[in-house]
Amino acid sequence: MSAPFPSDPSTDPSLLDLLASRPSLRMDVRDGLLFEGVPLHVIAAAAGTPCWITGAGTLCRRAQALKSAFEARGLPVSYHFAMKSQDHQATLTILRQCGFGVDIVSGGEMQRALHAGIPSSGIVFSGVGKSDAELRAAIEHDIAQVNVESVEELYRLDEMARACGKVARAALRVNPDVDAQTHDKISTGRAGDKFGIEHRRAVTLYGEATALKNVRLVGLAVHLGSQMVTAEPFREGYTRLAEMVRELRALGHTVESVDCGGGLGIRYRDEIAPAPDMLAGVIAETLGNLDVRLSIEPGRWLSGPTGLLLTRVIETKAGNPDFAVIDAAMNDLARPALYESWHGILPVAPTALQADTKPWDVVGPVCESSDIFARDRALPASLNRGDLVVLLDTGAYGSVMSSTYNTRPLAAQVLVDNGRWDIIRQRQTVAELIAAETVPAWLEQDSANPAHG
Ligand SMILES: Cc1ncc(COP(=O)(O)O)c(C=O)c1O
Ligand SMILES: N[C@@H](CCCC[NH3+])C(=O)O
Repeated sequence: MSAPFPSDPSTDPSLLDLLASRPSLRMDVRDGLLFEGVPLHVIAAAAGTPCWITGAGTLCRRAQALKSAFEARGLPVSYHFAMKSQDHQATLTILRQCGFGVDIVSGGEMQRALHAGIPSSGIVFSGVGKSDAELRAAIEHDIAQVNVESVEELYRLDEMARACGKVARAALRVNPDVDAQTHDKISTGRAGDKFGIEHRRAVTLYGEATALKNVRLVGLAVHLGSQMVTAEPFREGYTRLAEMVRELRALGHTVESVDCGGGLGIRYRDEIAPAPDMLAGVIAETLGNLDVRLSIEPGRWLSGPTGLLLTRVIETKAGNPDFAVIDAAMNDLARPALYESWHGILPVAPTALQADTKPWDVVGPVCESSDIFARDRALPASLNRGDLVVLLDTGAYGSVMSSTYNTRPLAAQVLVDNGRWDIIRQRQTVAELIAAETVPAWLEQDSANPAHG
């Protein structure tokens, strides 16, 4: 995954290189940093900070580029966006318009997807713990496929489908025991990871499942991990699946489809990020001639580079190190605290990129030492209270992982598109947080109050 900090800051990309490698960003001599043609200072003035910004044009272009890579190889693939990475209605609407379905992991995501007009035939349900209510909803909505992650879940799905008088389509999610060569916390396909069914067991289970009356097994699914930047683990995982398809067919079973999961990584810092063509190539090479319906579930590759987190410096604190305390925190963007992930940071002011730099520790206001976004990051020496800075590549696993820790309401969200923009989620208020809570009346009554013995 992206290099953790403390990384060697002398190998960080320069501010100019960061800007040059993000085509949706432009520095204007008068307006400062623009995203898809919209000055960020204008958004900050209207929406406040911290604020998530999604680039609609960027998202569309990436969706098209992904599809083109597969079309160029003549590979018919269905696309299911992993909406856990970014689940706003506007994002889902854009991707629906681009011909994408979704990969979901909860009943909540199913509701969101249906609300955004994604047809149930475009919904695939993954996840290691699906509740009865969630499975029932999936069956009742007749979604495309449930990716079953255990023997127990398969039998429960059959029972629940029988109770609903339906036949559920399902695939077995295989754990192929492949190391995705990514961060430990986002690797999902190794033996011992909680995900999927051990591949030998999956072969026998596939046979047993033919006896089930209310589940129709359509094929296999796999997801190896996230932020994968090399081809080898994909090749290893898909080769294993191809072997399984051949073995199952040799045993007389029908295998109609293979769901290849997500995982394609992006460049945060200096990773050599693979193009979708790499993924299309590996899938073509390993699974392309099996005559199966193929699908993929990309999340981060689509949504990551389409998002920014706009934030303002609350305070600079001189010392050793010098701290820039910004108004975004780990409750907004949890990735650095969770995975020590590296995100580019750019100043927004018009002349900021020409200014002399010095090392800053960029931190949030939350009361945890892990609330830190960067150590020794070269940013303008003149950085000051009130200045805007923007954290890059925060579109995936950014806003969706926010919490309200320290009673910090969820930040506003904005959509930009080729010069136009709108607020697409109002900033949450403290009043809304408090309004969702109740204090039992008995707590105020002296006799029943535990504090009064
Ligand atoms: C089952 C499944 N599919 C797809 C994804 C999307 O992964 P990524 O965002 O790395 O493409 C995930 C998350 O890692 C997942 O768990
Ligand atoms: N939350 C992780 C990705 C998890 C992928 C989910 N299967 C990240 O921010 O990198």
